[in-house]
Amino acid sequence: MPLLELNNLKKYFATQKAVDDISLTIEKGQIFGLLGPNGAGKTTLIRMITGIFYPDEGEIIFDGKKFDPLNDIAHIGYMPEERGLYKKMKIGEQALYLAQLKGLNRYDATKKIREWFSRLDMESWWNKKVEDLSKGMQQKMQFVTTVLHEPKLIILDEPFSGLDPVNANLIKDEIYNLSKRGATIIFSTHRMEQVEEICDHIALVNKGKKILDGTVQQVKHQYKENLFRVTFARNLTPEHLAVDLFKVMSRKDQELILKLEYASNNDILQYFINQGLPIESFNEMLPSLNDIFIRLVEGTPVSRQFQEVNQ
Ligand SMILES: Nc1ncnc2c1ncn2[C@@H]1O[C@H](COP(=O)(O)OP(=O)(O)OP(=O)(O)O)[C@@H](O)[C@H]1O
Repeated sequence: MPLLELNNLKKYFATQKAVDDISLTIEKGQIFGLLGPNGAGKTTLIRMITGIFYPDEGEIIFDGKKFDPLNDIAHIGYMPEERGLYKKMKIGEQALYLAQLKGLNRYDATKKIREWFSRLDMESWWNKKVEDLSKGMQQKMQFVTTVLHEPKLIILDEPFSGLDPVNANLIKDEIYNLSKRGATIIFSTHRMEQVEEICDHIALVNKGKKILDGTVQQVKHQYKENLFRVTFARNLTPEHLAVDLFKVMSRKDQELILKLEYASNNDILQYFINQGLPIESFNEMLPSLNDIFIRLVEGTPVSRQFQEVNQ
């Protein structure tokens, strides 16, 4: 069942169609990647989902009902890209204050903050001021204050920026845990490798429009270009490649990158076997999300990194 449905949302500024008729469905418990280049409209979309902006047109359905920002906001945790902590306030005090703003009583808030601080190795920070924390430490603090009240919907904008690999892993594990416990997570980032790793489902937005929507595997298969990596137990010679069955995109000692056009995988395997070439591996190369992103945004082919070589 969806937690969030966006139907034909539009938000226009004077000169800019920031969000131009976007519809999306986000299922409960999903980790959903909202992707797009700078200026695509992601923040504007998120601001409508968090009740900061009213849409000009369209509707938002939250947990089965028409979105009611005043009441539903208690069930949403939003970590914006620009961090918003009070610099002079002590960490513990600030976490308590923010948790109470989200509706927790002081006792529950204290208990939950202590649990989170202990899990994320932040226990000794209670009496430090925000301004005394590093960028990455502030990021962890911001994450805790976003998820503390156990929101149904968690929206994280570039959650790993400024985190070292150990802390990034710590936060990644917590994102998985939150999703396993039923929270729905929208994750906005430009870092495609993180999206491939974490997200179940993605949508790509460009110039205010949705241009892609699906699971990571669906999207990769949709944009595959029939590229295969074949490795052999001995070196190839040009004679082995003088055939119309495939295009050679790259060749290196015992490794070939091929593009199949009309032939099937079996035809290719059969051909190499007939040539007496012992095959060590034969794998399809699916495009990375980064390649797909660049292709859709720039209009360049996914396989641009391989130049066809003369056989
Ligand atoms: N308050 C505003 N007034 C006028 N134009 C705006 C306003 N907010 C955003 N825009 C414009 O709307 C478009 C989408 O902006 P938005 O901030 O939603 O993009 P984004 O996808 O979040 O980009 P980034 O990845 O750089 O954060 C941009 O062209 C931006 O200039």
